[in-house]
Amino acid sequence: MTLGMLVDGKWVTDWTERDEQGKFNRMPTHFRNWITADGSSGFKAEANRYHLYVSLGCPWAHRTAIMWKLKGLEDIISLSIVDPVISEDGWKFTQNPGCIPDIVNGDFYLRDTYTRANPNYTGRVTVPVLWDKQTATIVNNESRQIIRMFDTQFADSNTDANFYPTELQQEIDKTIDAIYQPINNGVYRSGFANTQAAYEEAVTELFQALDYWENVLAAQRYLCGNQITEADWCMFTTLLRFDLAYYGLFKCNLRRIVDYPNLWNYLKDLYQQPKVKDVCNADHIKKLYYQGLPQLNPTQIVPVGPEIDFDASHNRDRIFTESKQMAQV
Ligand SMILES: N[C@@H](CCC(=O)N[C@@H](CS)C(=O)NCC(=O)O)C(=O)O
Repeated sequence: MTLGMLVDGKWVTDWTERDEQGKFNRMPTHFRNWITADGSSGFKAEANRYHLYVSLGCPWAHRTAIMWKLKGLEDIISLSIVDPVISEDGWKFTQNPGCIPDIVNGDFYLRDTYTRANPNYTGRVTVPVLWDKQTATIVNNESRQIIRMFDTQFADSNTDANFYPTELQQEIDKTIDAIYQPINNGVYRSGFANTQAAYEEAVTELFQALDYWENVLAAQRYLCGNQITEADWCMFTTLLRFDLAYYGLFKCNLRRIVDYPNLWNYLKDLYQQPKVKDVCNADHIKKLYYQGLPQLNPTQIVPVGPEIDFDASHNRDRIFTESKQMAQV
């Protein structure tokens, strides 16, 4: 099976994102409208207007589901969760455990949502998708922008959590940029490489970057200092999948996350933040990768392991609370 895409509104399967050297080049997403608090963009941040489509297996969509939870948007923005296994016809809606059908448009395939927004749409049919019920169109389908909108534009949500504080904004943007190519996309560049050289290049960059952040996390609790920011949620969804899927299926196997003391404790620290595990689903993650990519796993058998206890205690609060107290003495 090959993944499909829409070309001029028609579904095709004979396409590739590999270049002539066998490197994976991710296609850019297309919908880039912005929701704003004052409505000046034409998309005002208001209750019951927007709908979020996610896969809980997908690291990009997972970021948006986490931000939706953490910003208290459950009663403001409605949600659909696609079937974890992508089909010949792309993402579909089912009643399987942990899934929520398309309660807005009643579609069976996510590609229908894209052609509702643009009947001549050309591009991949990806999650996440942020849908506007009022104008019946896709607002945005780029995870990094969706989390920013959720974080900064929905001021009347019932939480004062802020993951993009003014004094750290430059640092946060720089960090999200820095981890994207070697880590977030790096696991895909390793797993989807078509040549030995392309794979080795990606995997080397990936582990150099993980080693780098392992050192950073020895001196501070989170990527941009001692408070959780958007950059941490961008890192989190890749780390959560690492030992479950990327280590085996994508051959990212120089080290596991559990072998890195700081990254492993950092991962548990984020996982154990209130409400986060409500939208973490290891079953959807494993099914997405092991059943949805038969070119990498022809039998589609989902491994039973590894056994990982994301709820095990971590040392991050102790280390960094103690060091803060020492600094104050
Ligand atoms: N740049 C996008 C990437 C989204 C993306 O690639 N999602 C994958 C799932 S992990 C997808 O929907 N793939 C389906 C396909 O390519 O057909 C973002 O960050 O939102």
